[in-house]
Amino acid sequence: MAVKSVALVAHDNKKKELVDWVAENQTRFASLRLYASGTTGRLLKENLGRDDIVCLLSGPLGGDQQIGAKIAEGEIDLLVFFWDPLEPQPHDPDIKALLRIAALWNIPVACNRATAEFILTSAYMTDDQHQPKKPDFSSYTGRSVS
Ligand SMILES: O=C(CO)COP(=O)(O)O
Repeated sequence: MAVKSVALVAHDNKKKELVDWVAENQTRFASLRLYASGTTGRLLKENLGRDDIVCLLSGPLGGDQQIGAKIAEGEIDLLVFFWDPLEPQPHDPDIKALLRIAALWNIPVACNRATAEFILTSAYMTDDQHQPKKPDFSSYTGRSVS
């Protein structure tokens, strides 16, 4: 399964880095469906001249949770989330929840530019034969609860 949809998220001190990186790689992003948290998405639209980016709510207003829900529903194949390791965020529980859901559903996650570059240039990005292992939660969902 090639990567078809990507969620792009960055905290304020990392937004320029994310926007610059996406701009430098515009051709690789051209065929991808892009989702973004609200403010990140607005900046991406302004800088890339792409108006097809699906902008969700701003992260602290529920955007991180919206992206998490889309991951759980299988709508997002890759998460690029440049979170800020130097500044506390008011919505820290939402950030943790988003990273947890991405780990749970086994989607690739890039939290910095170096990792994002590795992923974006990976042959798996366009390989329809490559099937990332879908987690099997049947023993959890079918557990007996009295
Ligand atoms: O806070 C964020 C991620 O946790 C990002 O949200 P914005 O893109 O709306 O700034």
